[in-house]
Amino acid sequence: MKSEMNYFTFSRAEWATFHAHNFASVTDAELSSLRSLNDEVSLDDVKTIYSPLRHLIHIRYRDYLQAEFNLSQFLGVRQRPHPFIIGIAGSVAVGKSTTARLLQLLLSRAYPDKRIQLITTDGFLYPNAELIKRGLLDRKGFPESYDMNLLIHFLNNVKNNSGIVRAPKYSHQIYDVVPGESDIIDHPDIVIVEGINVLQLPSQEPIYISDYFDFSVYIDADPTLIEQWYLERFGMLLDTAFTDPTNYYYRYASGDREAAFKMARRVWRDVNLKNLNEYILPTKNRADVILHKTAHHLIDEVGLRKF
Ligand SMILES: Nc1ncnc2c1ncn2[C@@H]1O[C@H](COP(=O)(O)OP(=O)(O)O)[C@@H](O)[C@H]1O
Ligand SMILES: CC(C)(COP(=O)(O)O)[C@@H](O)C(=O)NCCC(=O)O
Repeated sequence: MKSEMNYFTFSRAEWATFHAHNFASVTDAELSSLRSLNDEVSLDDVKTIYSPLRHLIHIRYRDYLQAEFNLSQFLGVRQRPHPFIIGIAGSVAVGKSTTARLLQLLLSRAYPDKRIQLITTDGFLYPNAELIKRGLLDRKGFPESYDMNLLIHFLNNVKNNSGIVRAPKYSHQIYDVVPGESDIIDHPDIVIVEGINVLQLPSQEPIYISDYFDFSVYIDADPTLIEQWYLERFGMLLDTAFTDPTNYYYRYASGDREAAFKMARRVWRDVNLKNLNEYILPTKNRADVILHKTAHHLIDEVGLRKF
């Protein structure tokens, strides 16, 4: 274990020892059902990395519920606890949504009676038409491309347990917010929110979105690797776009593949890498846990914030 500033850093092998002895570990049956739902994550990672992470979240969640109970005793009121909100941050294409889906599944297994919901902040991007109007289409993903006011109000409604709350939806296939569609958040116990901006400080709003998070994870990797994952995902999006003219990638899929990849490399360099260096990476040291990935998405180190 290394101790640096406000973090402990553990090797993969050290972190693996933190699974709970009395906390249901992941069974083989669970692992095989995970595999069918999420081919990409190695089963070894589930045991070595995510099981201890689930244990840590369990401890934090238990403390959170106790603190909520203590406050309601102090106030002399009985209230339904506010949901526990987990934020997952990191670069475009680092694997946030994959990790978020896996965590949702693992937590659902750990707490079968709890409602665990997942949303992504992509839906809070301004629609392309609005980005064009504001001259921001080349800044998609940068802080000014999100409707932060809407995101803060959404988080506030979720945290205050104010009934059914709707989150706008984004689609990578149409490369835009989906008109008229939303995800429904309905009295959750735990909400996982993933997005490049979950740990960012606001430019104008009086409240930080990170104020709504009770636990946060930052996924970290060398930008050269993330570019490779971005291009691999781009390739997959091209492969599935061939037959669908409504797909944003259709014109790239039906044109010269090399030219399409040239364009994707340029977008990575001029948009997503820039965003990573200027706005996303500086938020890393606010996370409770930093998962550091190497080649093939293997997590080699875990950072744990000390205080
Ligand atoms: N643990 C993993 N193992 C293998 N591939 C992964 C893993 N996590 C993510 N990927 C792949 O990397 C790419 C980016 O992942 P994604 O979850 O879409 O990233 P993000 O949500 O951060 O943009 C996708 O093609 C995804 O399939
Ligand atoms: C919608 C996004 C900002 C969010 O990224 P995600 O974390 O979902 O990969 C990103 O995928 C994006 O579209 N960036 C703009 C540049 C581009 O890649 O086309």
